Amino acid sequence: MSVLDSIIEGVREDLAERQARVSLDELKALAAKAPEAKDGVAALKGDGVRVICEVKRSSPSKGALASIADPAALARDYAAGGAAAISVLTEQRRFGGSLADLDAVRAAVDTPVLRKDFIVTAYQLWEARAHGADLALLIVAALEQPALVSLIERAESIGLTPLVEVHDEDEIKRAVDAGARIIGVNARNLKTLEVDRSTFENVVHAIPDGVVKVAESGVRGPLDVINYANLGADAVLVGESLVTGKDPRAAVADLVAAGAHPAVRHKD
Ligand SMILES: O=C(O)c1ccccc1NCC(=O)[C@H](O)[C@H](O)COP(=O)(O)O
Repeated sequence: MSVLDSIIEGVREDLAERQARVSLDELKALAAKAPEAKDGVAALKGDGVRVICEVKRSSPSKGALASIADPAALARDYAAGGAAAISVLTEQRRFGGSLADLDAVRAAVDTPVLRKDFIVTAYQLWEARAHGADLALLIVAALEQPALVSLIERAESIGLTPLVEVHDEDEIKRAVDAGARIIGVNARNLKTLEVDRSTFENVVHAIPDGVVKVAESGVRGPLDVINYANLGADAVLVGESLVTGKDPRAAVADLVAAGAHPAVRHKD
């Protein structure tokens, strides 16, 4: 079984538990009371490169990264540093996240919030909206095409902007066919967990103009942001280097400044 399959197996078990506790109707009622969702495309598109900052305690590839006792404080630091969006990993078993983290971050900042999880059912999209997320991650490799199409449609219909994650050109084609408006190229191979920063460069030509392009994983600092900018990225998604650094606010500000630097490619 691949790492991705085993993560999803655990996600489905945890999901069944939550579904037994909270009905879909209850989630829909909570979603109706949540603050109106912010436009994820508008948040990530513009001149220069936007920075999505992740609340990430641990990972299958690295184990424990940071305890993050106060995710709200971290989110405030990210926002103060200029984050365009904040990604909250809500998967519990491998990443140490939760919906409580999403609640805490949502309450702390006005910045758009991404629910980063292994979403395989519409129930999880309703959860994301009920807990105040504006965007939700959908991983092409985790979904058959009909499920991908239906989850993108459902996300959009309830106000969530889907960030559709891919690893190669075949997955880009599936994401585009399914109607993705934001495509994230993950440099981390979800089978081997190895990070290959050339992935974005190798596949970005297959993403049509007009689709927001996000480079995910392995961003170590401003130089990586400048490289991705020059390859056509609209945004980068950064976790580990921010949660393991000493000063997340300053680190985000450095990435944001690199993404806005006049030397980086400016879009028409
Ligand atoms: O981070 C992992 O080890 C991982 C393993 C399996 C599936 C997903 C995984 N990470 C999720 C992500 O995509 C990253 O958290 C995100 O892109 C930030 O990456 P990084 O800056 O390298 O922490």
